[in-house]
Amino acid sequence: MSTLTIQNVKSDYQGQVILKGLNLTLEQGEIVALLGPSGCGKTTLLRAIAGLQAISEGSIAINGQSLSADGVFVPSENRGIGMIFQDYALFPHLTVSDNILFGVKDLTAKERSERLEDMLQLVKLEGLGKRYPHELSGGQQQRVSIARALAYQPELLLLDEPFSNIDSQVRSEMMLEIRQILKQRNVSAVFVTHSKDEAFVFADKLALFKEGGIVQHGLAEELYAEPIERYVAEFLGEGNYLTVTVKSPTQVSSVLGLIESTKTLNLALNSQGELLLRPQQIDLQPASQGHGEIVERRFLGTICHYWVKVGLQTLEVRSQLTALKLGQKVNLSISAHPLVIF
Ligand SMILES: Nc1ncnc2c1ncn2[C@@H]1O[C@H](COP(=O)(O)OP(=O)(O)OP(=O)(O)O)[C@@H](O)[C@H]1O
Repeated sequence: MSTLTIQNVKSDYQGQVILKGLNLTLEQGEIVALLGPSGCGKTTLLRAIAGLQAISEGSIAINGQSLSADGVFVPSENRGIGMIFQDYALFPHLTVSDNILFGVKDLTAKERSERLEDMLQLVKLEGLGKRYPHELSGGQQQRVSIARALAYQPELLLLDEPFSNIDSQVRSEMMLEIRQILKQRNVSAVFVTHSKDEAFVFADKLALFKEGGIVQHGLAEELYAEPIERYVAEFLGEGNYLTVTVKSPTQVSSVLGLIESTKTLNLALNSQGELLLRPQQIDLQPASQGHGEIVERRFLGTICHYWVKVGLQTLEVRSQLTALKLGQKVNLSISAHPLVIF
């Protein structure tokens, strides 16, 4: 059964439509990233799931139980949802232990103490229960907020930009650590971020937002390799757009010659389009009579970025050949793959 089902959710602030009819399903134990630029409605959806923001249409349900729908509104505290914020929102006057147990009700003293030990162990803060938040590092404070959210065993965890205050050097380690904790407990989570790199590391699936709607939802690999529109392609990474003409259902012509598609193209013969080529999908070989010329380069250690002029276009290429110089003539080739043409 799906943990979270969002159907046709609309929401507005003072007459301004913010969410324009969103659909999203989250399976038990799955982590989904709501990804998109600032102001596109990610936090508004998170708040609507939490019951902190009204919806004007549609429905939100957890395990089949309706939380927000026509005539239904379950208050935030009864939704079985844990939340983790950017600023951790710990109570400064409470110890780590009291922070963690804050939302835990209806347990005996023995059960409370077991729950606390379990949580401290889970987030690797054993022995620090008596400290106050200001006596902890940022990463430790974030782990307390995770323990607090998980201590009352929520059905669903919501995380709003939880890593943006963490030092970039420890951020990805921390993300992997928290991801592991959620996976260990099979907790479903919705994670808001504007960073594709964070989404790639932390989430199982991505839901890419654009102006109050979800443009594409799926595995990161699917969105990266088979974006349904240019906005998705560009949000997820660098790309070149090569003008091509469709020559057959599996072949296009271009300034680089014929390029084969391993997937049938649903485009009219002789129609033109822009072929998406990620920099690593272009193979580069030095050739004295080559059709391209290196006009810019950036050495990055194990690889080099080259900008290669071919005809009227300049393409960005990533190569393990790191010693090629400006002005070098090269040949570019593309191996057969499922072509994405806009
Ligand atoms: N309390 C509010 N009153 C009026 N408008 C609001 C309010 N909160 C958000 N908005 C508007 O709703 C839109 C979506 O905001 P939201 O915070 O959901 O975006 P976001 O994608 O989470 O952005 P960010 O990444 O910057 O947090 C924005 O245009 C914002 O100005």
